[in-house]
Amino acid sequence: MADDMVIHFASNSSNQSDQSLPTKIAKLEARMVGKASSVTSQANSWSSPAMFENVAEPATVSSDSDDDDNGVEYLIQANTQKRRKLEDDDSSTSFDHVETAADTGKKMVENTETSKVASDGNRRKQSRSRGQTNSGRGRGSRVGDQTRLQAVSASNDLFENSYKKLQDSLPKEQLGHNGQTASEEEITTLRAKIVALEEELRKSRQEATDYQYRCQQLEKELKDLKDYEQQTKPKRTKIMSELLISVSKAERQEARMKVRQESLRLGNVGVIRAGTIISEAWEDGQALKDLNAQLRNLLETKEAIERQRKLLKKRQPDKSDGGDVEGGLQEEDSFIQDEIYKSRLTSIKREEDMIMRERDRYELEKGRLIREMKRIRDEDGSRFNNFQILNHRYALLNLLGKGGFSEVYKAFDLVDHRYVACKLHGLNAQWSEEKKQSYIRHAIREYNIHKTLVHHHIVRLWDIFEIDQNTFCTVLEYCSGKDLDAVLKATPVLPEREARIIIVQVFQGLIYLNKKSQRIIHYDLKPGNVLFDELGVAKVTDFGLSKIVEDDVGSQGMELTSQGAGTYWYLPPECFELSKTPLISSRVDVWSAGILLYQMLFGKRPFGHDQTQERILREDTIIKARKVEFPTRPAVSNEAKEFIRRCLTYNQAERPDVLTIAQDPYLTYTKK
Ligand SMILES: Nc1ncnc2c1ncn2[C@@H]1O[C@H](COP(=O)(O)OP(=O)(O)OP(=O)(O)O)[C@@H](O)[C@H]1O
Repeated sequence: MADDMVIHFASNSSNQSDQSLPTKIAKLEARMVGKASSVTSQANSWSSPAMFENVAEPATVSSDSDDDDNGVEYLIQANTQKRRKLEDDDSSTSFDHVETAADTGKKMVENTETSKVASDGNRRKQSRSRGQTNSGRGRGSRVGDQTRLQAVSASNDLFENSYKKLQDSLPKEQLGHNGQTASEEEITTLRAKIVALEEELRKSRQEATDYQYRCQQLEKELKDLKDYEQQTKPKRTKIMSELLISVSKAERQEARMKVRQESLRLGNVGVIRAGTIISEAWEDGQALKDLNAQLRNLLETKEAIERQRKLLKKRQPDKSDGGDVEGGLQEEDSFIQDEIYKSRLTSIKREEDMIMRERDRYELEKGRLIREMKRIRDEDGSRFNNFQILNHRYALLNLLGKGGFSEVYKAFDLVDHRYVACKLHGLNAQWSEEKKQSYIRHAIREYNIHKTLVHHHIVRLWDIFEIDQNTFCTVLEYCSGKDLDAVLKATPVLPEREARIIIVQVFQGLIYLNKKSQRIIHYDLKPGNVLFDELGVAKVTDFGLSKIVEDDVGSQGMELTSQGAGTYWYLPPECFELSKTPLISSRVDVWSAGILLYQMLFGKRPFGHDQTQERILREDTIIKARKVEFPTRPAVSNEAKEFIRRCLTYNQAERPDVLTIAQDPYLTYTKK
């Protein structure tokens, strides 16, 4: 009710600003008189229902309807003089004051409402999140509550003042008895409202105090938790490291035991002395000896059967010797005997094939065993094998492998709580200062390129730090699966479907490298640089030889300054250009990816597969690699062959670049 009143007041003052003050006053008077007369006439016409309705209608100061205007027109004229008088008096000041007060009141009420809604909203939100946040709710809500309380009390004061002034400003004689009663009723209602608001204010204050108390409690709780966390952190880290170490130690033991067991079956490295020279040589294990013995037996049996067949042929009866029936019987016996021999030879061939397959498997297992033996030996010889914590956060666990100039350890990041791969780059103490500096420059360059790369199919580089003067460490995303090189050593030929999805992922990484504002050529794509995570997602790594393509590079490509580096089976012909400095582009990576796919599908590289790096260079193997040939087995789709042909286009100007070949249906899985 009070809200309505104030809004009416305000709307009177604003909506009718074009009406003159005397008119307003006249209307007000007319209403008052009208009410008085209606009450008076009511006494005479109790039977008139219309009259009854009029009386029952609530009297509002703001009732400005047209009907009202028409009904009281004569009163306006009758009161002209009084109006003038009022105009002269400073009662107009009173009204102005009322209007201003009402206006302010309206704003205050609107503010109050807004702040109430906001505060209610806040309260709801805060009560929802009270369990989670503690500092946020306290302050924001307290301020809201206070604003609300101030607004409510200010508006209450204003109502009272406005009505008091309105009452005082109207001459007593002008207020008819009924008008006075109505105003008093309104004041009573307003007072009741004020009481209600005051009660609300009291409750809000209580609530604010409660919130404040709760907030303080939560802040204290949070502080205690933080203190506790700080106190227990070293202990937790220690326990975590100890657990990781004991698991890693168990893994080391298991790995060594497995190697010992497999050595009995597959072979071992023995020491050979020749005079003063001591060298190592592989000694085959029992499994191979057994397979070889089986093969020898089969061979002996085969030879014996062949001998018998020859004898049988010699014993064939001479048909001219007569005795047709007897001769015929002998002939049939010989034929049957020969069939038996032939059948046995066929089964021997089958057994031989089986043993040969076993031998192939043996060779793969032997390769794996030799790699594992090497890893264990490298781990035993490493100066980082005693579970150090590097840079106060990386707990080194077991050695993953050793590269040309680095050792890669599986490690646990004690800050971010995840496994990582720590690549420890060791500068050889024997190197000249110049060579060390060049190596460091190279590594920093690699780091600066790699650290900017964030893509699902590119191994993340998290961190780099120095360990000592000759050693630094790069921290990489840990890929728990094998690398593609290890996969192909275990299974040289992959089903096309598998090979295709691997190459698609490699190209996803390459496309990313070529869509960056600073394009990058990887330059060293090979099976060892494609890693798999635990879900089998392929990721490109090792940006040691990569090149940033400068903006001003022409369509021909950029100059290759590091000629000679890289793995030659995977590099395109332009990298072997000797007459001038080669110009290269992302087409280098397209060629390398083509070789990768070929190798996955056919189990060998298309050019110089059995050759050493040195021989490839000496015999210009890649410079001569004008056309790719495909073996008849295993069967591979024409789409795959066509895609490989495009990748291995000899002339680099005709070879598609990464973004062009990315549209190939073989990579997009769309039908032509
Ligand atoms: N991020 C990684 N996650 C898991 N294993 C990794 C990671 N990076 C490298 N490795 C493994 O560590 C071993 C050594 O890697 P590294 O890159 O040093 O050797 P490389 O590529 O054989 O040598 P080079 O870098 O001299 O060519 C490899 O077996 C590789 O699979």
